[in-house]
Amino acid sequence: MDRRLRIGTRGSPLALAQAGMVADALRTAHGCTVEIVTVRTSGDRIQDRPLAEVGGKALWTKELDLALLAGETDVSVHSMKDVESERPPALCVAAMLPRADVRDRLLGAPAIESLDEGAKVGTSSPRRMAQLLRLRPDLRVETIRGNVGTRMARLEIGEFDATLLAAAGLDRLGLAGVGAPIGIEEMLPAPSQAAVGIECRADDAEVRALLLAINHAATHACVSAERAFARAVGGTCHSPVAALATLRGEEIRLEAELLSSDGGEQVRGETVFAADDVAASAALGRALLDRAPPAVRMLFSA
Ligand SMILES: NCc1[nH]cc(CCC(=O)O)c1CC(=O)O
Repeated sequence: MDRRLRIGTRGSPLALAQAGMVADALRTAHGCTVEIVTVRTSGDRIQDRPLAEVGGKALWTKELDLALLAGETDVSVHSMKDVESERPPALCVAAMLPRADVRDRLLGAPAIESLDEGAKVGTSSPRRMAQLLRLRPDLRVETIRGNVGTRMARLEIGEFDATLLAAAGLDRLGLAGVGAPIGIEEMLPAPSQAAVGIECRADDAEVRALLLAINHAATHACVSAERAFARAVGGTCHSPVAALATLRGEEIRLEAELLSSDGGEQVRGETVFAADDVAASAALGRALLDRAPPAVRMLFSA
């Protein structure tokens, strides 16, 4: 096939690795020519402040969306975790790659229990911060920004005693041996963690068909359930939320957790439903909000 596909991606090492995986999948499936187009997003540009403080939506996606809508690219590749749960209706996530290891890994100590009393842990994720403090209220959790490589360098020079990073990102960067995996009973991952999504224009039937051929349906179903849950609870980048869906046969099991910022309050629940039941994830979201203590509910906007 002599079709040429332009893949829009952020320029971080992880984003480029993931775009490369998508390029390989498209070449293998369709024999098409693939071109990688690097797009700088607001999230890449603003490095000196915690993103939760910058506010605004679509920090990692807006410039990629504009390039796609303008026809400068044919698809955008995203870490689905960084993609807001409400998307422009003119775009559609037509495919996802097979999900990688969904766990977080701890760098700097072999386990959360073995961190020294009062150890300084760097993370910029409200979920990781709340979950860590829930397990270890003595820890000093501080904001750290930057991509995976930057964070590892800052740990190396002793700015922090430990940090948490997604196993998926480390593995995709060739850092498979780095860090100790944290079980999902201890830290449930972020909605969409470890999933790479490929988005195109909703009215581009030709590209949609090409993407459908490389879609990993189980990943798409599970990540879509987690995103429906996240949409239902609302919230912002300040809201500590975790959700993990797994598919067994025709059924999805969705486990989810909402926390207060300091981890002092938490609500956790799960539901099992037929994979084609599109309303079940939102129902779990509403149920958790109903039972959430005020310090949790105030962080969500549904
Ligand atoms: N927020 C940044 C981000 N977005 C996606 C990943 C890793 C890969 C993934 O979870 O899909 C990371 C880094 C991290 O959380 O360690």
